[in-house]
Amino acid sequence: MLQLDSVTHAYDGRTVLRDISVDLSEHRIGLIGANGSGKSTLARTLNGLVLPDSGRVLVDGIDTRRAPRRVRRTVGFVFSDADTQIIMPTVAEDIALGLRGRGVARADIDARVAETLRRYGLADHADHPAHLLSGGQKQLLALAAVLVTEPDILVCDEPTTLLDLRNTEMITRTLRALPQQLILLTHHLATLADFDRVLVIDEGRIVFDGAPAPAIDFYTALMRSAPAGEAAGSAE
Ligand SMILES: Nc1ncnc2c1ncn2[C@@H]1O[C@H](COP(=O)(O)OP(=O)(O)OP(=O)(O)O)[C@@H](O)[C@H]1O
Repeated sequence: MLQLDSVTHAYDGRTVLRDISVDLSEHRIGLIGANGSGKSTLARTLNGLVLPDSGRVLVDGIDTRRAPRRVRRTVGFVFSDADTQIIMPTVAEDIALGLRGRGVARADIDARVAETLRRYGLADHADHPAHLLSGGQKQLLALAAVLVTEPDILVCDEPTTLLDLRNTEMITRTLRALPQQLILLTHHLATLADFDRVLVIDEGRIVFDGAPAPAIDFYTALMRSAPAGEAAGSAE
């Protein structure tokens, strides 16, 4: 269970989250909104990557400020740019990394890595240099490296950005099959069709909170009513 209580956050004096209070308990929750609306910042508060300037975020009742390590073990975070998340030279080593320092026995690490490689279709690439994987395989690796640690909650920040349709569908299928709670930030609105709840973020506030279809309608209307950008204006 994730709870935001009057969360406000600013970067360099510019407020990007404005007094957000919301409880997130549904299995699959989507976060949508314009570029720069504050989605990533909100997502990052959920596992303590961003600590709010005021207000608090509770993960299973624990304030992200008070127990950052515990919070990070509970809430796994997958970044949109897999390259920033892939650290180790080989695929298997990268997946093993998350299990080290957690008191998992060496033999158990090997078994869990092997099972994870198999489950995410990466078994043939175990000893492959991670940086040579395709974009889609890198996204899968980034996801697998988080899932191997068995977080109770998974936050994915645009995990299909830059992927082709086939890889987008592969990642989407994988996410859909997960038993744990999923908070997904995406610009692929169709992915959210069967989600339990979708929040629309605009200028640091939740401006719609409900079922996917009305949320997507709201967001679409909001985007179309927004003032035209410079490029659109000059084309008139
Ligand atoms: N670390 C940072 N330092 C300064 N400003 C930041 C930082 N991270 C984000 N911002 C700014 O905060 C605002 C909200 O950014 P955020 O990444 O949360 O938006 P977003 O809704 O996820 O956008 P997008 O859809 O483009 O990923 C943006 O104006 C961004 O430039």
